[in-house]
Amino acid sequence: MYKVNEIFETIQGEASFTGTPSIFLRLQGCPVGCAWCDTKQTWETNDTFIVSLDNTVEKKADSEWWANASADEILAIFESRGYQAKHVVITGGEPCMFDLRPLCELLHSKGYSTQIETSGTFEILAPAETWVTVSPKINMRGGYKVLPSAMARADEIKHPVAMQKHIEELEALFAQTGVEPKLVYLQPISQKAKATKLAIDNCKAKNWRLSVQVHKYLGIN
Ligand SMILES: C[S@@+](CC[C@H](N)C(=O)[O-])C[C@H]1O[C@@H](n2cnc3c(N)ncnc32)[C@H](O)[C@@H]1O
Ligand SMILES: Nc1nc2[nH]cc(C(=O)O)c2c(=O)[nH]1
Ligand code: SF4
Ligand SMILES: [Mg+2]
Repeated sequence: MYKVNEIFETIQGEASFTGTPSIFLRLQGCPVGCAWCDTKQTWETNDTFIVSLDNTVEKKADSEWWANASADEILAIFESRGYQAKHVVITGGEPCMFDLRPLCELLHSKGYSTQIETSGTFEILAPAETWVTVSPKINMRGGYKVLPSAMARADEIKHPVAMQKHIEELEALFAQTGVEPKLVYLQPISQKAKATKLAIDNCKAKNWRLSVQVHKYLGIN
């Protein structure tokens, strides 16, 4: 069973798939503890907030409500809602706390492509065809470490930045893990002007890419 915080259809707003119509599946639970996390409502898995899966679909506002659901039940929601997107983004919370293989395999068999958004602090259990976005979390409150296996599996790296220190930490992680990824995105934390300038300057200096959270500029989910 998967713990589902929300399901919604939108446009992917971050990194390589920006602009792609996507079904988002946001899973519940994350112990990593990023101070600037924009989805803190997903951190806890408190039984008090359990609802039916239907109540997690196209939520009007962020909430701690979540539902237990099987892969089949999740697929059934995509079909009954008449979603047209064929790309599914599995995010959270920390989706790699779950074995994502049964879910991704089912979705692939139905013609969907899949993408995971992960902090890289849990083993990535997903099929080879799944696009993996690792947003490595370094020195966060929860004390979790980025796994070298996650860095090696990443199809792209997407690093939220607000200070030069964040870029130095990323480069130290590349050196430690021996992984020099081909696709590196810097993503300004919370659309702050200073963070955006920092990201642009470093993208130019290092020939990395910029990822702004397009959905936040558009005011959509
Ligand atoms: C909310 S996380 C969920 C998936 C997973 N736990 C992770 O961290 O990758 C989804 C993405 O949003 C990024 N993110 C979270 N809060 C942000 C913020 N305030 N500004 C920019 N990016 C943020 C994360 O780094 C990650 O790339
Ligand atoms: N439109 C849109 N794109 C996104 N890309 C990553 C997201 C996330 O929260 O993981 C996200 C999100 O919440 N909305
Ligand atoms: S790892 Fe992801 S979900 Fe967890 S606190 Fe950090 S940004 Fe938020
Ligand atoms: Mg988001």
